[in-house]
Amino acid sequence: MSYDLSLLGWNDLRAADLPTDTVPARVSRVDRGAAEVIAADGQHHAKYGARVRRASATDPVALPCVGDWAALRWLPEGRYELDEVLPRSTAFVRGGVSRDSVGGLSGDGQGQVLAANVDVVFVAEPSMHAADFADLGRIERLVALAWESGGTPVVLVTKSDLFDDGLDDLLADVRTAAPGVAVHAVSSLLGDGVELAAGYLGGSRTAVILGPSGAGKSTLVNALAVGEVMETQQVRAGDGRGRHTTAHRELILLPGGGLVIDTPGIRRIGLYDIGEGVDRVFADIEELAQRCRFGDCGHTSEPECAVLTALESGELPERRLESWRKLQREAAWMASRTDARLRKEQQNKWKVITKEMRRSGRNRP
Ligand SMILES: Nc1nc2c(ncn2[C@@H]2O[C@H](COP(=O)(O)OP(=O)(O)OP(=O)(O)O)[C@@H](O)[C@H]2O)c(=O)[nH]1
Ligand SMILES: [Zn+2]
Repeated sequence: MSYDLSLLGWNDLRAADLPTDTVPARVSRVDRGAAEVIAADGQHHAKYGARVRRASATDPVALPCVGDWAALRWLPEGRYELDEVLPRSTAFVRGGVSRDSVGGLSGDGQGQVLAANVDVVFVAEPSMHAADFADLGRIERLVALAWESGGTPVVLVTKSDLFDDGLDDLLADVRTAAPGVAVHAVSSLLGDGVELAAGYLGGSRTAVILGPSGAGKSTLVNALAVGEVMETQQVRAGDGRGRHTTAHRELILLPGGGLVIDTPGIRRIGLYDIGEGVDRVFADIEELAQRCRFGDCGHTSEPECAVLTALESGELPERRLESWRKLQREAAWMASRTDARLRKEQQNKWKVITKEMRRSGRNRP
């Protein structure tokens, strides 16, 4: 069984990072100490080599994750070892890690990468959720998370068939909540918008679908997979068509091209790590704030506050200002938590050093 890796997203840019005497493979599942990978010559269960083990001992961000491109080294005993994680173009990171860790392998020793090399982040928000309309605040949060990962967000208002009238108004509201982001209505039930969504995966791009439980994520993946139960799709070299073999449910290869990563970690993501993505989602407010009279304007009662002026004129919806405040508080809280943790680690390091100095002092003749 051989695979055409270009259908999994392999390209010249990535090839430039490949160490000599190794072959590339994409991680489709991770276990403790080993990963399921797809290489040109087939699927393998590759144990982590010394380099990966050493790096991940001090920093879990260095651990392979679903979507990673890895370098495999052939061992004399006749098996591959996962020798190195190639630089990530994008990453969903849980825990306090800076954006630097996307390319390299450095974090604060606490982070965990949930998925890597994701090009498109579908934010699925149901047009109706139980008795509620689409939750704009949730869209803002997930779009911030998407920007933070380095991927490109695309908002899908799912279950659009539940709406008779007013869908256009709803879409207009969603567009205000996600400026600069493509917004589409999708009904997996009727097939509306599914091809549009598939269009984002052209050129073997990789997507994740974020959204609340019941948003229709699984149904959409099935629709993208043209109705098949997507447990076992794989791409065969040559004709590029799907074929059923071993399950790779966490890295789903779509028969029409492109991949979807669906892991429990990605499904549960949402309440953390929004960081700088917030500024981007609220670019309109950030821009207004530039025009406030005071540089440190809190936009509450200050004179000549451009934000309050826009609020009064109706240019800026009050809900959006509140959402901005809420997510900013959250991002600040996350940042302070990370700082506290870094401080603590720093202190621990010093404790160890001081202890050792004392000990060596005692041992001195
Ligand atoms: N009317 C309508 N119902 C849909 C549509 N897509 C999904 N559903 C229904 O919505 C329910 C939830 O769909 P799922 O695809 O399981 O949702 P999910 O986002 O994967 O949910 P979790 O697995 O809990 O995260 C199911 O009963 C689907 O049949 C749609 O386009 N229109
Ligand atoms: Zn102001």
